[in-house]
Amino acid sequence: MSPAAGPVTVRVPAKVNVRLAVGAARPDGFHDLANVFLAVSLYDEVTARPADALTVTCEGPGADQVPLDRTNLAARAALLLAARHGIEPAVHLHIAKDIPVAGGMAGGSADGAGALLACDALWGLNSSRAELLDLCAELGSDVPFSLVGGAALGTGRGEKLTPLDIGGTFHWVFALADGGLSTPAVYGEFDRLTAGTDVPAPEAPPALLTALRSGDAPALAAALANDLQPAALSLRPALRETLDAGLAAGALAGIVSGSGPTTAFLVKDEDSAVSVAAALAASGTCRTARAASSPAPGATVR
Ligand SMILES: C[C@](O)(CO)[C@H](O)COP(=O)(O)OP(=O)(O)OC[C@H]1O[C@@H](n2ccc(N)nc2=O)[C@H](O)[C@@H]1O
Ligand SMILES: Nc1ncnc2c1ncn2[C@@H]1O[C@H](COP(=O)(O)OP(=O)(O)OP(=O)(O)O)[C@@H](O)[C@H]1O
Repeated sequence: MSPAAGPVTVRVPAKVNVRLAVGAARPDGFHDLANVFLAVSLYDEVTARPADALTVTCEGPGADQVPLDRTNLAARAALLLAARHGIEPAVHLHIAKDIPVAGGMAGGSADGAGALLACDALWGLNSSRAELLDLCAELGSDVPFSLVGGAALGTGRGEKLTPLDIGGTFHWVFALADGGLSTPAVYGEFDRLTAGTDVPAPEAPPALLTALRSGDAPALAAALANDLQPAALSLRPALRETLDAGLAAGALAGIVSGSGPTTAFLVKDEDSAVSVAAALAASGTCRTARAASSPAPGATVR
């Protein structure tokens, strides 16, 4: 593949964890997971265009909380790819943000995967899927899933993916909170809360995988679980009120999304998503609410 002539834009989905089973802390500080990811229809877009040097800009909700230096995951992706190929990271990256920042929906990871794919096309590198997945795993545990999308089981620290069959569309409402929660702080709180207990090996329950395969929303609702939820609630007790408000509004089930503080509500159909989102937005227990569906495709050049 030759280098792209003009800018390259890649669209990347957010994720929700329908089962996040967390094992004991490993010697490297990470936790082994059984992490069932679903990609949802909230998207960031990353545009890569030729420039004299690496620069990053960002627009959209929460853009003021996104670093524009080399700590930005999109910038780190461009640097990693350029270093791997011995070329200059001469690129301008623009992020159009719609995924909540520090919301437990893998927004930064989405931008990392998006920048990797966009730079690969801009620079005509033609990396294989396996090469891109390896680079994604170096960038962060959630980044490989942002590349592949759909539904997948993540093992190891979440980066080793097995695609999962999904038999229908699931409808969600996400209640967005003010401020973020730090992922390491939430895992640290998990360690504090489980200290002295026997943390079981993480597993994805067969009932959950069957519910996904058959597109059965009530069965999926019964199987939703997040081992980080007690830790997120301990750091942000007010999320309990948001969870209660979503259930009172008619959601099938509610859960903290990943490391939070976004809460995710599974609803029975699109109409229910509209009414639950309106009720949550009016409840005073969250900043705003967004309806979305899953599965969504992974990172895609537009
Ligand atoms: C909570 C989740 O979003 C669920 O999908 C992920 O597990 C977090 O993935 P991520 O944000 O890509 O995390 P990374 O950037 O890889 O790691 C950030 C920090 O989170 C903690 N971390 C992350 C993943 C994991 N399996 N165990 C951990 O303990 C570690 O403290 C690590 O230093
Ligand atoms: N491109 C990016 N977009 C958002 N945040 C970024 C980005 N690059 C680096 N960050 C930093 O990462 C932190 C976490 O942001 P992010 O939106 O990825 O959180 P998250 O969705 O909770 O992550 P995850 O669900 O993967 O744990 C932010 O507070 C910010 O400082």
